[in-house]
Amino acid sequence: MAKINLSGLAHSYMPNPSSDADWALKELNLEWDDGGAYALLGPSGCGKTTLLNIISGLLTPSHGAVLFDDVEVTALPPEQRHIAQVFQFPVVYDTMTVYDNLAFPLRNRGVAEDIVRKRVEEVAEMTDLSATLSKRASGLTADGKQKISLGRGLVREDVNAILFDEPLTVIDPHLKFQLRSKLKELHHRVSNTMIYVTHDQTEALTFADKVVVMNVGEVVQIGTPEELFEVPQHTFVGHFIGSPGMNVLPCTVENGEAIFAGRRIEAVNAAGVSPGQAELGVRPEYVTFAPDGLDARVTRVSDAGRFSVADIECGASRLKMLVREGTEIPAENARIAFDPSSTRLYRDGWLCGRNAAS
Ligand SMILES: Nc1ncnc2c1ncn2[C@@H]1O[C@H](COP(=O)(O)OP(=O)(O)OP(=O)(O)O)[C@@H](O)[C@H]1O
Repeated sequence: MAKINLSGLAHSYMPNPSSDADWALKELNLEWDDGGAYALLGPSGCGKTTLLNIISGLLTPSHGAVLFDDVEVTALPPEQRHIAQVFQFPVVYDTMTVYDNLAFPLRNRGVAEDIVRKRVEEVAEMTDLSATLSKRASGLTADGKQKISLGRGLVREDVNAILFDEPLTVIDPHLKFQLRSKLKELHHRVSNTMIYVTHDQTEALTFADKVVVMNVGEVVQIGTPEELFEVPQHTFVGHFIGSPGMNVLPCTVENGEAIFAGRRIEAVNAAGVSPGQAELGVRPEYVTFAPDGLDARVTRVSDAGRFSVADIECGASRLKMLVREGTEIPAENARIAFDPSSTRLYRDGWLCGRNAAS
């Protein structure tokens, strides 16, 4: 297990990068604690795999350094980094038994058979594979095979970190929940440093203590699931996390106050923001019907279980609000308000006066 530092890291696949767009990974500095559970979350092409490959040693970064427990490993090949990896598609030897598959990473390093047996049995118990140890791997279902991959990732006790690259992609939706919970439980039991790459917010938010949100080669926020939800540092995070995502409404700022749909709107971080165009960010959860609120019109209501999602027109903007079961939805002359402690100003995508907590 190790603390991982990424220092001034940047990567371009081009020999002579010139513009911002030429960088698959823009400069980043990160410190990951020993034993932490982290997720790299972002849409396709944002640079997650590039970053993972730099950590595992499959790729040498154009700039910067990778350190494990303060020792630089940037130039070391993967086999000298002591990293376990679990990929999208299970990597198992079909003709071997489940036992031999789990034992493989240990035997490969010349570990004595009595220790191999002890570790394989422990890991099989953790991954619910004990009953299948003597079976051939070829007879297992996709999720069974992915459990073998997980087990092989966990079986070595000398790894610096375990990297998961979209490990639930091939798993049936109804089994995903089980495996997700299993991974979280395993992290509590083995307390390895784990880094989990995904584009699925549910997977990231369930697994990780801290989530690194990436967009077009840039880390836009690192935070706990709650921080990402409550105080998005960028409108991208507000929109990407949550369902539906945060409303982003064009407004103007005058005298340190936000003006939207002709009215002054209270926002946590409005004081000190210079005059001009900006955006108000407010989650659908924090929009309510209020008698003295802004004039609005409900254009559509869709049922989302315990809540409904209402589409609203307000001034020249459209937004969404979550409506609790049993709340009366006005057919006309609706009025809405935003919770002032959860309404924030953004400019050029970034939160004004960054780190403005509520
Ligand atoms: N071998 C390569 N050569 C050139 N460009 C590459 C290479 N691999 C990735 N890229 C580019 O680098 C950027 C980041 O890609 P990367 O695969 O790291 O993103 P990702 O977030 O992992 O995406 P996905 O979720 O689709 O795997 C993309 O623009 C991609 O096209």
